[in-house]
Amino acid sequence: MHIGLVGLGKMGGNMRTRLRRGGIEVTGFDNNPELSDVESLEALVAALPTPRAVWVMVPAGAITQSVVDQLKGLLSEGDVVIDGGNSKYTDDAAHAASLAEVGIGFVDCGVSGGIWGLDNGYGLMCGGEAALVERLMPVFDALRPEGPREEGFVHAGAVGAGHYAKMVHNGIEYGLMQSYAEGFELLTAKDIVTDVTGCFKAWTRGTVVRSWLLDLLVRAMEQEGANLPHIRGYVNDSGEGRWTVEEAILESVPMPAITASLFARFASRQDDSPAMKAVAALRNQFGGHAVESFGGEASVAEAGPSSGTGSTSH
Ligand SMILES: O=C(O)[C@H](O)[C@@H](O)[C@H](O)[C@H](O)COP(=O)(O)O
Repeated sequence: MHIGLVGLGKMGGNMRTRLRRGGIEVTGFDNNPELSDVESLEALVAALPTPRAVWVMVPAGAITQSVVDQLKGLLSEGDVVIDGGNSKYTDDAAHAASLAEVGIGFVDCGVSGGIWGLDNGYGLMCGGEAALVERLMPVFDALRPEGPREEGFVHAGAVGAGHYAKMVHNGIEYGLMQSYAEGFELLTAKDIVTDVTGCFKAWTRGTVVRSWLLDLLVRAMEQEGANLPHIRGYVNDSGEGRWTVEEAILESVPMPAITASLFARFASRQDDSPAMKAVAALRNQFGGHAVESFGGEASVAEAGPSSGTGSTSH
């Protein structure tokens, strides 16, 4: 089988390598000529046998939209486009409908595995028509981990189901990471615990909380030092966690752990919390409790109402 691959960054570049290792012929296009096999999207399409299959592996949102729009003008009836990026599942129906106007099929595929996927294989979650998914199976088989197909691949349902599954996967990822992180902070805070890395490492075999994320946390602590001294506690997010929480609200599904883990990331980006300023100010107002001012000094507000209750803490 021969496919086109658009986007040869951290994910797409490694996927090209893994596909080739798995016996799939790949023509890749990237805006960076040093990575690209061909000089344009037109040349990529011209290099492919019909019916063509083009895997799009570019950032979600406007860039994916632009590539899908260009492919709509370049491909023909019977061809198929696969979106393997971290797209929002609601984009999929729009892409499928637009491509269907000219007879082009569409499959969405959530891809997990990060930079390790090259050697470990990628976890794949796809959505779309069964006949298209079946046609692409050699590609999925080359990308997924070795072993039983159902342990690294799912045809989750209709168009959008693949990215929906990937969204939930990433919501779980947020919650798991946050949970390990809070345990890390508590162990680090307690002076009777002198080997925090050792605790985490001891959990990697046999325990209830063993996992690949735990292995990676131990790896980070061994590389960076037990307290991760060179890493700032500032965490971005690229959308999947927000979409999971939005869906939880839409479907009235309680998701306290995942929601809290998303909000913890927002908090990580604040040097000083406006909300906590308000809490400190209120404690000070009603109870005369000291507030910290910039510079670190504690101060107590003027006593309150003339009735004289201001000096009493409640
Ligand atoms: O399953 C995976 O391989 C990861 O989830 C991958 O998709 C990526 O690292 C996340 O998109 C990061 O997401 P955040 O930026 O939202 O943490």
